[in-house]
Amino acid sequence: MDNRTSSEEVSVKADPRTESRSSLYEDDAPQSARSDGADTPDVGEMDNEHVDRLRLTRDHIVMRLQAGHVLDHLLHERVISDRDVDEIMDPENDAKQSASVLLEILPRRGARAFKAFRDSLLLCEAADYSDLVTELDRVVVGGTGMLQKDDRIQVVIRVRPLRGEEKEQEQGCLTVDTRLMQVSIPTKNDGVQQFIFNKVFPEETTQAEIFNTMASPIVDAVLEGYNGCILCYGKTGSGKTYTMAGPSDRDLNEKTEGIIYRALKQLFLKSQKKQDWNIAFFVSVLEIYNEKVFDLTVPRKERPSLDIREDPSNSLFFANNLEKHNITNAMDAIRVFFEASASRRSRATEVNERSSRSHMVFQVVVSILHKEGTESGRTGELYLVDLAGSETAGEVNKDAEGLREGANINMSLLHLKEVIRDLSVKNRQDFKFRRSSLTMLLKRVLTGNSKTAFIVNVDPSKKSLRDTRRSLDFASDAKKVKVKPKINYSPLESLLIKYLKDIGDLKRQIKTMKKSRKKSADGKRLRSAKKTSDVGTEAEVDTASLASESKESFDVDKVRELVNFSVTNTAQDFRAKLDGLLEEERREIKDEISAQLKGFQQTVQEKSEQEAQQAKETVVATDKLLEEVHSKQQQVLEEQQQTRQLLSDIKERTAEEQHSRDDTSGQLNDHVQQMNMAMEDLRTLNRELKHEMESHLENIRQDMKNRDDTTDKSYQDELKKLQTNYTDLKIEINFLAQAFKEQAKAAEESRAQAEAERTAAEGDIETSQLNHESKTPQHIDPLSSLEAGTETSCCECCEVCCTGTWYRRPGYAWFSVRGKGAGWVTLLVMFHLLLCLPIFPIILFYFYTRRYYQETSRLHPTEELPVKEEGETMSRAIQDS
Ligand SMILES: Nc1ncnc2c1ncn2[C@@H]1O[C@H](COP(=O)(O)OP(=O)(O)OP(=O)(O)O)[C@@H](O)[C@H]1O
Repeated sequence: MDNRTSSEEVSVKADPRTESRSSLYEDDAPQSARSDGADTPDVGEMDNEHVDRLRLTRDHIVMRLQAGHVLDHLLHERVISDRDVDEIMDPENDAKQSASVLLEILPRRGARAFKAFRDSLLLCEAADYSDLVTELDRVVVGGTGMLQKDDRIQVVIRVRPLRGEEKEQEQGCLTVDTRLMQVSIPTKNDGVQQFIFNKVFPEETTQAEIFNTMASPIVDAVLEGYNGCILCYGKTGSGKTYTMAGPSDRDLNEKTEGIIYRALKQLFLKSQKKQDWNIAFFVSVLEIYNEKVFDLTVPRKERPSLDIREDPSNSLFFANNLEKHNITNAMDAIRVFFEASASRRSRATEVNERSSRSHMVFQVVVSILHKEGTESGRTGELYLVDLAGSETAGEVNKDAEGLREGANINMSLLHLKEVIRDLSVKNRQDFKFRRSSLTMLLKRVLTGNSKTAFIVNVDPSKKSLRDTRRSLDFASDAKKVKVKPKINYSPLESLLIKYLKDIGDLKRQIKTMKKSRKKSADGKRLRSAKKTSDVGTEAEVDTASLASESKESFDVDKVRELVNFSVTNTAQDFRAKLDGLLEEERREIKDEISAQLKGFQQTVQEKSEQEAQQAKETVVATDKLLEEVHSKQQQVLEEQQQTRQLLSDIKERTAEEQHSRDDTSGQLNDHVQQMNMAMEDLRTLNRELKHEMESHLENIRQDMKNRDDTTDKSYQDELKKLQTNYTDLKIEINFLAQAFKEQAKAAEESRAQAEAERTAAEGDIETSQLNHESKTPQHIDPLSSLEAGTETSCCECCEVCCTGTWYRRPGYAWFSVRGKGAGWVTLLVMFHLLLCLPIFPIILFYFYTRRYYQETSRLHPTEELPVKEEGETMSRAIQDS
């Protein structure tokens, strides 16, 4: 302030209390307060948002300033100096300006200044300024991040009052300093250990105070599009559920209800005030019991455990299939929570008659969209977490189930502690979050985008001292954990914001251009004005000289008037020109802006048209695809029909072929039978011949004794003839054998052909069957059913294929009874042929001896034999066979 007056003047003029103030505090004003604030706070600078918020309550401050107590108190607390008071109470400032100056000074003095200011307001009793105090409380303590340079998890301590029996048995072991936000506990060696937190709530703190101070700002932030989390941590029986939900049902009322009820009421109440926005609420409640996740809004009997999945886009975890209930009013939301918490797992323990045996997470998702679309849409998420309490094994639960629950609770809390410890020393190790369901689900509020606050509940009794120390250690770690809250804009909205920002930039550029043009225009005007004034001066000088030179001949005033007239005219011309120029420029800028807007609108329109076109194309493509699928289905059906027809044809054909094969086999059997009979005849003949030959031989032998062989020439000739005959006979027999062979071969070929046809028919059946299988998904593989030991006929048309494959091979079929045993018949024929073969030399021998005998009988007419007839009969018999 340039026109700042001295402190004495201000004291006199502005504030009648200066006297006492000067005498009391002038000399010992604090060093920090005396300085201009550059070296004052070791705390973070207050951001504009908070200052603005405070400015809104300026009227309250004005009122207090007028009451005159505030500055006194601030001076007394040494957060401002006399110089500051002078500045604030400057006589030229009205009350509002004074308040503004004070609000500029306070942020520079840090959090202590705000605390003092708050207290100063509390000291004044004249008016209701609870709103302002709450506002200051928020600035100083909760959720605003003002106390620290970076945003960190806000940690507050709530001390539970001693209960009836505890009061009788012992004294509390905790000391709480709410001013210094400090908790002290005794150490083993009679010392005292102190912990400082963002806020400390003593035993007598009400539920409303807790909510207003530290939960309400977070709930408000959620309505702005931030994520928020309030988590209760502490040993069993320390008051976590009481803080989060309230006491048991019978004691639950407006005064005692916990954070969840109040948060829901505030959310819906404040959402009604946001009339330009469409706000939707989605509520879900889950519990983590023995490391499994359950949806508490699902009836207990049908409640499955839910999987925890990882979102690959941000490596955060979520419970899959968790139901989100769309809620339109606070009562419905409260009902959902009430019912869910009633089905949460809890039981009476040694420490707590209603001890929660699971961690509970109550989640509200708030979707916020601007009705006009002029502001960006957002999504805020609020997590309200009531953890199960840590407990010492065996002390709290003695049964097996209780011990198991306790072990799981302790284990998950241990993992949470570990994660918090790592985060407090900026050593984030993502794999550690995976160690328990609790840390997985809390990852999003511990590491990232969330305004997170921990309420650490402690039990002041002496027997809980060890657990209290552990809880305070945990709280100390937690308050060092950094979070990065930011508004969650929806993607489309972000694009819009970008466009709006671009337009803003363009507008600014145009403004700058306009300014620079104006400057140059001003320069020109000045120059021309200077010229004009020069002209004027010259004219004046000329006029004066003229007047002095010829006072008598000129009317000086008239001349001056004339000159002035001309100067004014010139200036007016110039102004008119300038106005024209400005008007032109204004028009240009206007055109430019409207062109930009048009372009933007066009882009948006084009985009929406493009999207509509794409949607249309997608619909057309889908229709086409559906049609194709339909025609394909039709085709498959037709093919199935055809296959069925083919199969029935093949079956018919196979039956016919089988029939003809049966006929052929019958014929062959007859043939074989005939051959068998012929063989039998031959065998009989052979026997007879043998018999006869033996007797003839005996005769011959007798004859031979009586004659000289060597001289008998005719005998030699006869022998030769016999030999020739024998050769002929041999040829004849060979020919017959050949005929037999060919006949057998032909029979075999016909059998082979029949078999080949049958195999081909079977192949056809198989192929059809395969086709049929490929088109009929419910077809049963016959082989597999055979392997399984069952012969299931997959369908009526493929009986053959269903009987298996191995005995359908041609070799087997040739010999098998099913194949009518053609192979056996062939073998039998061959065997008989082989049997017959040795008979031929005997027959030859017979003929030879018969010839010989004939010859001999010719030589000795007394022994004539009917050789020829017998030989003829024999060859005829062979020929017949
Ligand atoms: N601030 C308080 N004022 C009055 N009573 C309280 C307060 N805090 C807790 N209590 C009472 O103490 C008892 C234990 O509280 P609560 O059930 O909330 O503990 P808890 O930490 O949730 O225990 P657990 O982990 O076993 O579930 C309850 O009877 C509750 O009403």
